[in-house]
Amino acid sequence: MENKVPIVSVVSSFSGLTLPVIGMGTASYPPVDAGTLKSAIVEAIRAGYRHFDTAFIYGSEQPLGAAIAEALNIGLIKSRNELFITSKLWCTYAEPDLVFPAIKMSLENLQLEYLDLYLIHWPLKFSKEVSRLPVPKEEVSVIDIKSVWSAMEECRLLGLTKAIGVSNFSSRKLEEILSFAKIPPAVNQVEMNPLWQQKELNEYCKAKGIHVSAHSPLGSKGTLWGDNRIFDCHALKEIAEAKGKTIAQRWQICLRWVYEQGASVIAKSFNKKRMEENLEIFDWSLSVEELEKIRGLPQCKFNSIGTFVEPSAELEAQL
Ligand SMILES: NC(=O)C1=CN([C@@H]2O[C@H](COP(=O)(O)OP(=O)(O)OC[C@H]3O[C@@H](n4cnc5c(N)ncnc54)[C@H](OP(=O)(O)O)[C@@H]3O)[C@@H](O)[C@H]2O)C=CC1
Ligand SMILES: O=C[C@H](O)[C@@H](O)[C@@H](O)[C@H](O)C(=O)O
Repeated sequence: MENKVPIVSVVSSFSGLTLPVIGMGTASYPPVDAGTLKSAIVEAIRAGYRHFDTAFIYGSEQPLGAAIAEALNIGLIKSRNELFITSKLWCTYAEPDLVFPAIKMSLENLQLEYLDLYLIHWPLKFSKEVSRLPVPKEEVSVIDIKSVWSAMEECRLLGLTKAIGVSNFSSRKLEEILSFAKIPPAVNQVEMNPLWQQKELNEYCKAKGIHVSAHSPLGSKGTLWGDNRIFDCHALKEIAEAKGKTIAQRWQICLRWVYEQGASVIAKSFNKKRMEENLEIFDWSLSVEELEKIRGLPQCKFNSIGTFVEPSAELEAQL
């Protein structure tokens, strides 16, 4: 099966990491059942996706593992090595002693020997299992990044993952890691799209050789943490129309824009037609004028921690 998605090298990773620039997200809202999720992933592999993004908290590790097993069984792929699998350490396990059991649990869910990338999901620690959402602020603190990062490094050295990184980290938090890391983070997965461009964070990461991976590139339409702002954005509609794309295909403008910034993209669609459409971004480009127009769009963050953690100015100030 032909791989339609170009591969990028992550510049300064110790491991010489390479990854397919488009990954399929597996977090869905409202959540879908395991059978639907598994079928959507098999369909995505058939369509040419080779990079899958999961996390312990999504509950999608098991269906992803089952889909990989099926793809091998029916010959869509010959070996697990053809895939790039990312998972994430959830905030309840953000303690040095819990990192090893957490990655082992993820590997068991996925029925895999190793991950390609293991990320710290948020720079947060929850003191217990989440009893309700938003998580009460007394149960949330800032992660002790030095000890947790060292446990992440250990996972990498043990071969449980080929690379380690973070998600939703600010440049301030990255700076902290870089001050003591023996293995620097290969990737920072953050929210990024034309309406939340993350210009400064991208510049910082580029300078430090940390690859940026964009989650919610389509503004997470229809989810608890997203909204319709991308869908309703007039400028994106105009650019899509001028390029002869249907209004519905304006999503491709977002994906292409992220790709042209040098980041990789984690987009989610469990719909066959849309998952195929989302791969059709490599035989055209945005013009200088279109890039300029996008650069000028008003900025607005969508997926702030406020969607699942009680507001706390004290906490936010430390992130
Ligand atoms: N690290 C982190 O903290 C986070 C990571 N993520 C990861 O990133 C992934 C993607 O982000 P997510 O927030 O899901 O949002 P996206 O921005 O990828 O948007 C997903 C939504 O857009 C719809 N959609 C996808 N393609 C199209 C299209 N071509 N036309 C119209 N609608 C479309 C999907 O519906 P449909 O399926 O019906 O097509 C879905 O409702 C997640 O699944 C997860 O893996 C997400 C949030 C936070
Ligand atoms: O319960 C918390 C939420 O799922 C929160 O974790 C998500 O917004 C997440 O960051 C994601 O990766 O999708």
